[in-house]
Amino acid sequence: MASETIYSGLIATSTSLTQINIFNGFITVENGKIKQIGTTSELNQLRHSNRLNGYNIVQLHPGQFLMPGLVDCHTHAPQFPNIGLGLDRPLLEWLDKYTFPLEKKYSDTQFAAEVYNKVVRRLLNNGTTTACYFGSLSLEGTLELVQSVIAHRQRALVGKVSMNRHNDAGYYNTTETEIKEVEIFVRKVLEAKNDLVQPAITPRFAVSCDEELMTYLSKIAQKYDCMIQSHISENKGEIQYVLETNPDSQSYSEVYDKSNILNNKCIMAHAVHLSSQEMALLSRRGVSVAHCAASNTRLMSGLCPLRRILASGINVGLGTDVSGGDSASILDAMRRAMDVSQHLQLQGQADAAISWREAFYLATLGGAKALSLADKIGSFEVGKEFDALLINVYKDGGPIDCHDYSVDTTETEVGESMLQKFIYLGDDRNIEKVYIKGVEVKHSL
Ligand SMILES: Nc1nc2[nH]cnc2c(=O)[nH]1
Ligand SMILES: [Zn+2]
Repeated sequence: MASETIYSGLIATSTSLTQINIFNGFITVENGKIKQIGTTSELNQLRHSNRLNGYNIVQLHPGQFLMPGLVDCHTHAPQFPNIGLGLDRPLLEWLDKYTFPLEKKYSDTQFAAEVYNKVVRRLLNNGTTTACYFGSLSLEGTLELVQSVIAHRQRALVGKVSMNRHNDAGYYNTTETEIKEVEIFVRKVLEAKNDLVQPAITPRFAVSCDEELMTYLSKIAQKYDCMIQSHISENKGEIQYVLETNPDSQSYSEVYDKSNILNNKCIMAHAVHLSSQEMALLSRRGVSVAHCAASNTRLMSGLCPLRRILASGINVGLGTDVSGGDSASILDAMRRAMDVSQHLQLQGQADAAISWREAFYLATLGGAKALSLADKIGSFEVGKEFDALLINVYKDGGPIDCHDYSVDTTETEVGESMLQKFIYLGDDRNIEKVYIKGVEVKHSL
């Protein structure tokens, strides 16, 4: 493949929560980075002046378009063998009964490698160019996840899960072991010197981690300038437990704040039951939220007030949260987010519903911002890295039929209709090619 490639055809990219730029034009990619973006007439001028010699040209057909890669801000790689199973209990029982026993298996590195290879390929197949992964408690097992991500050239944040509080499965470490292993993990990931992969500090949640451990972890995050990922206010039973075990704190958020983990490189999953004061605190600290609608529904955790979170100024991305969530696809996460928000509006919360435009933003640029990666990915802008999907809306054998009927008149309307159809109806069959930093990475499963 030539190092410089021109993609020409219909292009869709978010510019803000409510604005999408859809146009016929071109993107030039050199060494994985976007060098130039222009209109079709600008491309024709370049053609006529012979300035495209030596370029590899990818010409999209009618029915195809290019969009930024999808960002999964929260998923649990070791839980994939349980996807679609065991969704009959609330969070804390679900963790003890189904999740911890499975996650314990990942000290077996061969088992870990086999599962993780399938997980990474499944995500790439679904167009997830960037994933923020929880691994397991096992250092060696989670390093296998890093290896899989590197082997398949996915962009990722990976965290070795930290837990030091007792549970029935015996799935936790001492504080000392935990601090030692997290630092080894961070160093090993950084030593791999892979520019797509970074370590994330991962206190599981305040039910599994005490203040002392989380304070140490916040120092490691600061020392290596790492993202921190955790869970907050997902389920009412969880919140009650956290407040009982931390009687000096007035709220769940305050427990984390006392451990110094709330900052602008922190992403919290769920945030279903935050008070307005807690939202204001997270917003002040620059904390982002991974909205995991599928899992919030399946584990009966609650209806997350996404509009209120956005209105409080918090960056939001989407998470599949497998296996609390029952789908590995961010397309599914977009629909689930729209559904829950519409249900809240049906219940009387004015303006709660998010639009398909907003869902598209949350799945791309919003996710990139939430993971502190918006300088590199999330939208098509000169200087950003080319993480992209080539979508074929009316793919033969796919889920979307092409009808000889349309009310669209302008190019933009035609493009918006194609994007809407993909968002509401599309699946992995429509995702013909997946590029990460300019390299094609989708291969048949
Ligand atoms: N959904 C979900 N919530 C959690 N809270 C702490 N751990 C987990 C987990 O694995 N999944
Ligand atoms: Zn989770």
